[in-house]
This record gives sequence, structure tokens and C-alpha cells, in this order.
Amino acid sequence: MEPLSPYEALELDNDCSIVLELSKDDPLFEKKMKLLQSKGFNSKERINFKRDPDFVTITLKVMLQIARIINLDEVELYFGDDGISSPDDPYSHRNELQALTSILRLIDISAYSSTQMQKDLFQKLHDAIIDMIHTFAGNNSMQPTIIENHHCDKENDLLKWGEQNGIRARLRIAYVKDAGRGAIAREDLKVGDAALEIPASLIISEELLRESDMYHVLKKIEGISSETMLLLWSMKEKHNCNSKFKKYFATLPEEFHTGFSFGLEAKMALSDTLLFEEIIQANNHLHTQYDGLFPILCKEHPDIFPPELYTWEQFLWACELWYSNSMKIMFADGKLRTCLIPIASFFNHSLYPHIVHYGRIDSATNSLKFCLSRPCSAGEECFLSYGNFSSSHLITFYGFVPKGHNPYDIFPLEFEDGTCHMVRATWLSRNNHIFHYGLPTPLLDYLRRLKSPILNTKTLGNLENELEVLEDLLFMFNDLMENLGDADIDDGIETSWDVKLATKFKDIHRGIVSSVLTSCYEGIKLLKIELSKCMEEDIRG
Ligand SMILES: C[S@@+](CC[C@H](N)C(=O)[O-])C[C@H]1O[C@@H](n2cnc3c(N)ncnc32)[C@H](O)[C@@H]1O
Repeated sequence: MEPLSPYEALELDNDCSIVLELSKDDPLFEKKMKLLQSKGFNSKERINFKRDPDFVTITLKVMLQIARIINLDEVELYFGDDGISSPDDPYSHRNELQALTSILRLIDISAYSSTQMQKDLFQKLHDAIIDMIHTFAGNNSMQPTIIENHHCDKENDLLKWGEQNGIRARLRIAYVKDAGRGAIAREDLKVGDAALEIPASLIISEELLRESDMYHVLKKIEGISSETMLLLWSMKEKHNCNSKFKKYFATLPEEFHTGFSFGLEAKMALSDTLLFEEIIQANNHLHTQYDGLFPILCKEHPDIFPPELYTWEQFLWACELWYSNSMKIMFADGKLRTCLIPIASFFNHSLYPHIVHYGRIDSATNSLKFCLSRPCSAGEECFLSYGNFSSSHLITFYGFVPKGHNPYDIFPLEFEDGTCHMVRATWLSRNNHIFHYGLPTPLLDYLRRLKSPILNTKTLGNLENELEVLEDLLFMFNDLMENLGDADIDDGIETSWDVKLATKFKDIHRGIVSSVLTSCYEGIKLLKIELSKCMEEDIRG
């Protein structure tokens, strides 16, 4: 799941200003720097505030433009400005929320150490940002159906146990349509509110492993990771009726439905797709890992590793548990650990999440807080962002496809010279004009240079070159479409969960390819119109 954003720099002076700075440690520093410069900004910008309400709005706009770029991820950066039609347009839901909340944090930190006069101004800025978050979130939300008549006795037991042991939850657990259980807000939750707070002592991490009888055996195995050791620990702990986490284990499903459990029919449906490769490779990796550990461990230490608890099926179950439910948490000692977190593991993922910043133990309270980046009303499901994952990753490791258009569903394109580019659904772009066609500029520029290295591309004199570029893309994507085959017809026969997911995946990919083809056709039409205009002008002399 997603790590915390590493940026932020604050300097406050008497004139009341905030400094937004792109961190030099940002792995995308050069690219972001270039983009900032193209918009007239530097990597470090001081924003001064005056006591004028209009100035607040204007300045926040500028701050947002900078914060958006600072918070871009690799995919957003690649597709850059292609997806936006005006400087006020957001790059993506994730980016916008992260940019807004990062400004909010900066303002709140500044207010903390300011004079009373400055505090008033910062309060105005704070309120203005909250309004912007409300407006943005209101236009971008998706709520599932909550199934109220499905009993949640085990989940309620766990919640009660948690609250008795220091967990603070402003959530209840309920079944939701097509996603198992989910976390529902018990009350209206505002931006900054902690929907859930878990004491570090209730987090399942490698610390527990060290106290167990298997640690002294496992630590002698060369190259074994702490994640694998913990996974083996959980396989046994699940059956321990004296376990501190017994109520947590009781809420876990008997079987997980991730890509690792895909049957033959679903795999066959996926053949020729990248997801097929991903699933096969991931499965092979697990088999190799299992075969390296078992049955040796059971034979040498049957009391510690009872063979009936360490079958391949149980191992696969534990892998699916850890892949689909664990979170990476930064502890107060600065170590990042993969953990299972009771109750927090009921949060489902959304492309329009409420919680984006999490994963760091608050050293003041020694607890993990899940604070909201956008409001969640009582009765609504409260969503997390698991990370910027494609549908194929989410199917393989989590077993679902999120609702909405996933901006991380991309087709990687590798060319003969080793250059890599990517394409995603062109409906995510709002720039369908000539020379753009909804397609990514880095890819178009690369293809233009391949065709004609010396021509300056964006002039009408190059229309023929441009036409060839689109025809090449058309050829490439027609091929991809053929590989995906025709859409499966719903014949009314009950389909298994894995075949349904495989079908959904192929439908998503067909949709993306089809959007690229449509954009190419539309682009070719535009170019032909321009070409005929040019020819007419030539004839007229
Ligand atoms: C951390 S758990 C979340 C709680 C889970 N729904 C449960 O009942 O235990 C992750 C799993 O929840 C499901 N899930 C999460 N987000 C989902 C979504 N947006 N749509 C469908 N299923 C989702 C997937 O099965 C995933 O592997």
C-alpha cells in the first residue's frame, strides 16, 4: 500500500508566507522541475499572503498548481498535461486530493507557530482549502450498496475486543455489494478526523515472531525474509486458541479469491494477456518458495511445523492473506515493516478514497491513525487507497477490479531500440485536438522522431508524417485488439468468480484499446481535412 509523501518544506517569515519546495530527493526531480519551469515556477517558491480575500483565492490557485506537480507520480507525469484542458484542471483524483491535503498540512503547521494576526489569515486559508476539498470530493465520489441484513457477529466481536484494548473506531463493519466487508462511517467525519486509531501493540508485525518458538529455527535459514517468517507464523497462529489475535483470525475468510487461486478456465480466458503472465509468474514464485521450505521444516521440526498446518493449500491461503490484507508501516524506530492490522483490514480500496496518508506510527501516541483527506458522511463506506495499482495488479494480489476508470491501467509499449512508452484509455485525456488526439505526447514525439528526425513536428508541413504515425499506432492496436478476441457473450450460465474477473479484465482492456483506435481514426480524419485544406491552398497558389 501507498507510502507517505516525502515532500514538504516550510519557512514562515513576518510577512506571512509559505514556501512550497520540490524535494531534491524526489526520484522524479528532473522531470517535475522541467514541468514546474514550463509553468513559470521554480523548484522552491515562496508564496506571500495579504489580508485580502480575493488574494487568498488567487494565491491558493497558484499553490495548488505547484502542489499538483510536486505530488505527481510517474504515470501522471508521463501523461502530463495531455489529460487537462486548462491550468485549473486536476491531473487525477489521487493527485488532486494529495495536493490539497499537502497544502492544508502546510497551512496548519504554519498557523501553529504564527502570531495571532497571522493565525487569522491561516484560518481563512484553511477554510478555503476545506471548501475546495468538499467541492472536489462532492464531484468525485462513488458509493456502494451496503447489505444491512448480513450479520457481522464475528466482526462486531473483533471491534468490541479492539475497543477494549485501546482501538478507537468511528466506523462499523458491514457487508457491501461485491466487496465482502467494508468500513462504514458511524458519524459524519471531517477532513483530518481519524476514522480509526490502532495502538501499535495491536499490530501484527515481526516483533511477535521473535517471541515465538519458530524464530530460532527460521532465523537460521539463509535468505529468508522477515515477511516469509511472519507468514509461516500466521499459518500456525491462526489455529492457536490462546492467541491474542484469535478474534482477528476468526474474521478471516476460509478462502481468498485472488489471482493466485484462478482455475484453469479463467487462466485459459486470459492467455495472451499480460495478466496471464503476471499470474503464472507469481504462482511459480510461490511454488519455488514453498518447495524450498517444505516438507523439510516439517520433517526436521514436526513439533514446531506440524505437517497438517503446512500444506501447499494452507501456504497459498496465507500468501493470499498477506498480499491482500497487509500494510507497510513505518514504526517509531524508523523501520518499515509489513503488518496485518485488525479492523483496519476491513477498509476497501477505491479510486476515490477518503484516506490517502497512512502508514506511519504517530510517535506521540504510539498508534496508527487513519485520517481523512476528504469528508465521509455517516452511513457511507470509508475507502482507503491501497496504492496506484493497475487492474492486473489488483486482480493478481487482491482479487478485484475497482469501480470507475483506473488511470493506472496502461499498456506498456516496448520498441525495437529498447525505448519504453505507454498508452492508457484516451477518454482520460481532454486534449483531442490535432497533434494530440488524446494520446500521450512522449509517445507521439518518439514516433514522430522515428519517422522524420529533422522535421519540426508541429507544423502543417508535417501532416503526412503525422498521418503515418497514427497509421502505425492503428496497426499496433488493431493487432492488440485481435489478440484480445471478441467480447464474451453473457449466455446466462452461472459463471465462477475467477472467470468473471478474467472476463472483466479483458473487457477493460478491450475498452482501452478501442479508445486508442477511435482516437487514431478521429486523428486521421482531422489530419486529412487539414491536408486537403493545404492542397487547396497550394492549388490556389
Ligand atoms: C484489506 S481487505 C478489505 C476487506 C474485505 N472486503 C473483507 O471482507 O475482508 C482487501 C480485500 O477486499 C476486497 N476489496 C477491497 N476493495 C475492493 C473493491 N473496491 N471492490 C471489490 N472488492 C474489494 C478484495 O477482496 C480485497 O482482496
